[in-house]
Amino acid sequence: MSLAGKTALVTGGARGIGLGIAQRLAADGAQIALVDLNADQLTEAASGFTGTKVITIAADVTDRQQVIDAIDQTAAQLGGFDIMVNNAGIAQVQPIAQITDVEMDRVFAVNVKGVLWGIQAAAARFKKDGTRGKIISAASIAAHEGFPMLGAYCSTKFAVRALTQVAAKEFAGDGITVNAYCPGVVGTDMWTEIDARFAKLTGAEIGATFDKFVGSIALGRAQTPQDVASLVSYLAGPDSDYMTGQSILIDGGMVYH
Ligand SMILES: NC(=O)C1=CN([C@@H]2O[C@H](COP(=O)(O)OP(=O)(O)OC[C@H]3O[C@@H](n4cnc5c(N)ncnc54)[C@H](O)[C@@H]3O)[C@@H](O)[C@H]2O)C=CC1
Ligand SMILES: CC(=O)C(C)=O
Repeated sequence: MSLAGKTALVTGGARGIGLGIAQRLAADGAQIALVDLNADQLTEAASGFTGTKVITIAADVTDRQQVIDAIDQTAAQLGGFDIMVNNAGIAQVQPIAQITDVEMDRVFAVNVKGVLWGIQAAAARFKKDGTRGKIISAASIAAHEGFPMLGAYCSTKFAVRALTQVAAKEFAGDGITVNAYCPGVVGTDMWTEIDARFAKLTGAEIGATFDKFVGSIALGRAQTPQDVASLVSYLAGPDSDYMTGQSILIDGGMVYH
């Protein structure tokens, strides 16, 4: 997929799935803005790119103004803005009975409000510039099915599906498409954290929860950021121009809808 002449902003781009997506879009020819909370990891991530222009922006997606500023900075420094990837997200592991007010607010602030601010700010900028832009957000298998101990997290990802459908309908007239990707079990730092939380809460061995989830994948292996990035590459390019409002499962065969 050629994305030559396009500029993509990827939140949570300093590591994991976000970095994998940024590397793939760069290989497709796009200029990249990596946005993340973690400034040190951003610098390290950016040093791995060659052959395309990459900028880094330290920002917190829970802060609406910081998201708007990150898009403005991207357009100013890279000379355009065409693709918004709302990838930043955090995990939360707790049985329903023990989810606290503070934890629910924390996970909604990043996974839902962070995506909403990204959709809002990107659509506003695309409309201002007359760009037929692409907005692509991170959902999950947890946006299609509830998993025990992941109640707060699953509810955020169901919310991303809802925002994706509504935004797709509201911005279709402006030529803007809005879609989401739904990975399964990707071996990133997030899953190390989820596995450790399950171990603490249930007494499972470290690694056992990850292995159990991977054991339910029809294709027989954990997912890589590159597996996810190939779908995002499609959603970012012209081949997906007739697709909008979709939250697409790419999980090696775990959840079937
Ligand atoms: N790892 C997995 O198996 C799956 C992950 N996902 C989703 O994919 C996305 C990426 O996940 P991973 O790469 O695994 O996570 P990760 O934890 O490895 O990386 C997330 C990145 O987001 C950044 N981030 C967190 N909060 C932020 C904030 N408020 N503002 C800016 N940046 C922030 C972190 O600093 C980190 O660099 C998340 O939305 C996650 O929910 C979906 C399905 C499966
Ligand atoms: C991390 C994630 O999205 C899961 C467990 O579905």
